[in-house]
Amino acid sequence: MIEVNDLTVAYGSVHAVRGVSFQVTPGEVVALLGRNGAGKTSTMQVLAGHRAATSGRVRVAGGDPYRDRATVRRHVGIMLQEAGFLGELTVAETVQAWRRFGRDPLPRDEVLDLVDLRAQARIRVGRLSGGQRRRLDLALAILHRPQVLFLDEPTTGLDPEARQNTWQVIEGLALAGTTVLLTTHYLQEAERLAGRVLMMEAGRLTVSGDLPTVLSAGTGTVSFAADRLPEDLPADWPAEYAAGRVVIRTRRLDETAAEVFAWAAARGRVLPQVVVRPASLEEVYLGLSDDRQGGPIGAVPEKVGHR
Ligand SMILES: Nc1ncnc2c1ncn2[C@@H]1O[C@H](COP(=O)(O)OP(=O)(O)OP(=O)(O)O)[C@@H](O)[C@H]1O
Repeated sequence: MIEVNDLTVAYGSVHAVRGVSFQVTPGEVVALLGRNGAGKTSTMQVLAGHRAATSGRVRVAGGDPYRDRATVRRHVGIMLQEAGFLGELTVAETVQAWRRFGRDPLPRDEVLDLVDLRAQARIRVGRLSGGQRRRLDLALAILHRPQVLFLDEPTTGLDPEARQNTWQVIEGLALAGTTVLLTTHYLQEAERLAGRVLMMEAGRLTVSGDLPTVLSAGTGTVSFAADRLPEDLPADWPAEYAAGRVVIRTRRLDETAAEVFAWAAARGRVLPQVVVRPASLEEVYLGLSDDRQGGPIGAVPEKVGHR
C-alpha cells in the first residue's frame, strides 16, 4: 500500500513536486506519467526512502519510508534510474551478495531465469549491455519478494523481447498481490500494465483515473469498410473517408457506435469490417500536452485514490 498526501519536494528554489496526493492499493499497478522534469523521479525517490519529503505525508507498507527506512525496506523493491553495481562482480555474485541483505530471498537461479540473465550469470557486471544491467536491476528489486515495487523507467534500453519479458514479470508479481508504481515514457507500456494512470505536469498531478476512464476521455473512432462516403450519413456526423474506410471520430465512443449500428440497421445494412477503437493512451497523453486548456483529458475529473 502506498499513500501520498500533499507531497512537496524542493531542491533549493526548484519546486519539483508541488502538493501531490494519491494512493496505490495492494495488487494495483499504477503508472506515473509526464514529460521530462515533471517530478516523477523526485516522487519515486521520496517513496523509496532515498530522499526526505520537503513537506507532506508519505506511507509505504505501513511506515514512513525515510524515517522508518529499515522496516519499510524489508517490504519494498526498488529499481531507480541509476543503479550502483560493482563492475568486477559477476551477475551471479551480485545476486548472491544481495540475497544476504534480506529475509527469504528467491533462489539465485530462479531470479536469473525470471529476468532471462541465466546465460550471463558468469559475466562481470561491468561488461553487461545497458539492457542487461536494467534486467539485473529488476532481479535485485524483486529478489526479496517485495509487497511494494517502485520501478523508474524499468524497460528503458530493453530490446522488444526483453521488454515483453519484463512486462510478464511485472504482471505476474501484480497478480500475486504486489503493489507496483512505475514511471515510463512508453505509453504502450503503461497501457499494457497499469490499471490506473497518474499524469504529472510541472510538479502537480493533473490526471488520476483508471485506464478506461482516461482513454474514454480521448477521441476514439468508429470505422467500417466502404467504397465511398455514403450519401445518407447524418450530416452532423464528422465522417471522413480514407483508405477504403468511413471513419467517424468521437469522444462519445459508446453512444456513437450505437448510433452507427442503429443507422445501418434502419437501412437493412450490415457494416463490413466495423472497428470501434478507443483512443490510445499515447493519443490521450499527446492531446493533453497539445491542449492543456480543455483538451480531451481536461474532461477527466481527478480521482485521487480511486481505482
Ligand atoms: N538533485 C537535484 N537538484 C536540483 N534540481 C533537481 C534535482 N533533481 C531533480 N531536479 C529538478 O527537479 C525537477 C523534476 O525532476 P525529476 O527528475 O523529478 O523529473 P522526472 O519527471 O523524473 O523527469 P524524467 O522523465 O526526465 O526522468 C526538474 O526541474 C529537475 O531539474
